[in-house]
Amino acid sequence: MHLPEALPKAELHLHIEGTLEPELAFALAARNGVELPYAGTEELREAYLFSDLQSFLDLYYELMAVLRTADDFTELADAYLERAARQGVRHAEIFFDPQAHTARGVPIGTVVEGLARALERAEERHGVSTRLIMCFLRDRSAESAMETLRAAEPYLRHIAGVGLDSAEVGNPPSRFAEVYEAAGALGLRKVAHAGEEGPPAYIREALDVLGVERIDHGLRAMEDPELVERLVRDRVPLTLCPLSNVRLRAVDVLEDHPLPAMMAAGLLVTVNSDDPAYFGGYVGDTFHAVHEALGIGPERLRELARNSFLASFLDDDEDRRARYLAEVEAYEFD
Ligand SMILES: Nc1ncnc2[nH]cnc12
Ligand SMILES: [Zn+2]
Repeated sequence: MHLPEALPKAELHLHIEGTLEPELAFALAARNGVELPYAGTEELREAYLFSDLQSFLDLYYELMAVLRTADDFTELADAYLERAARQGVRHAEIFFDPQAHTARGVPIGTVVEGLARALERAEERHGVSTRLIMCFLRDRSAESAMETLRAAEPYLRHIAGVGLDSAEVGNPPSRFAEVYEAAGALGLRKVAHAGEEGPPAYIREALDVLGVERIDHGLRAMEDPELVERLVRDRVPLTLCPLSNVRLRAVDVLEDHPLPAMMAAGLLVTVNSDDPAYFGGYVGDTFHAVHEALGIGPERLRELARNSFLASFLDDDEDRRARYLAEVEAYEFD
């Protein structure tokens, strides 16, 4: 297969809970005796009409009720990694939301150990290298984020970095300065969602106050030319999620997405799937969609794939990164 979707790539913006397909949600609900307020998978899918980020988050958190045991988390991650591998993913840096589980009485160790089991065998089973990134929910308190970091300390061998997600507007990065400083002191890498719905000032704060090395989304950077200049100069990666932006109404239609303008401006952008079970496609599908809707041709698709490895945490494994980059260069499109 030599289609754009099979191009070797890294996925850097993927919430593992956002890979929960309706079929698996119902299977886990039955296994765990959890009642879902939907008659079946079709009725659930019909609820996937979102008006903004919050309307999606309400459903995303509701469905997580089916995830209870370590095996549930392993099964979820295995299913994602298998699909990702089929779409050309060689390396995945995967977010999870511990507070969404601990708040329901699921211990953080159950979550991390369940996910880690799938990630540790992903290379052998699916040919995919992985990292795990623990996100703090920005619509909860800074104290809750700090408690989460402390609770995660016994499991840090499985965790490469921290992120910041959930409802953005009104929850600026600066609220989390202390927990990011503590995470840095523990040797964790730092990223944060910023500029998805929130203003360019949140992107600046994530860089200046939290010290992040990568911005998740960063879509609204384009409203601030000085910020764009800085992001280009400092080679700050932006992990874009075009299908998510359409489904959550940040852009009207994919044809209007600023991805081509962002590439033309010299930004180090990558293309990712965010919550693929909810937004209509995994990362290979997303490459295909930007090719079709935005006319991103083979050389710019290759640039996006190259960027994904350059923006990854693979600077701790340069031999592997060089192998992946060589695969990108050798890839032949039809
Ligand atoms: N797109 C997104 N933005 C913020 N938080 C999220 N959690 C899961 N998906 C998210
Ligand atoms: Zn996200």
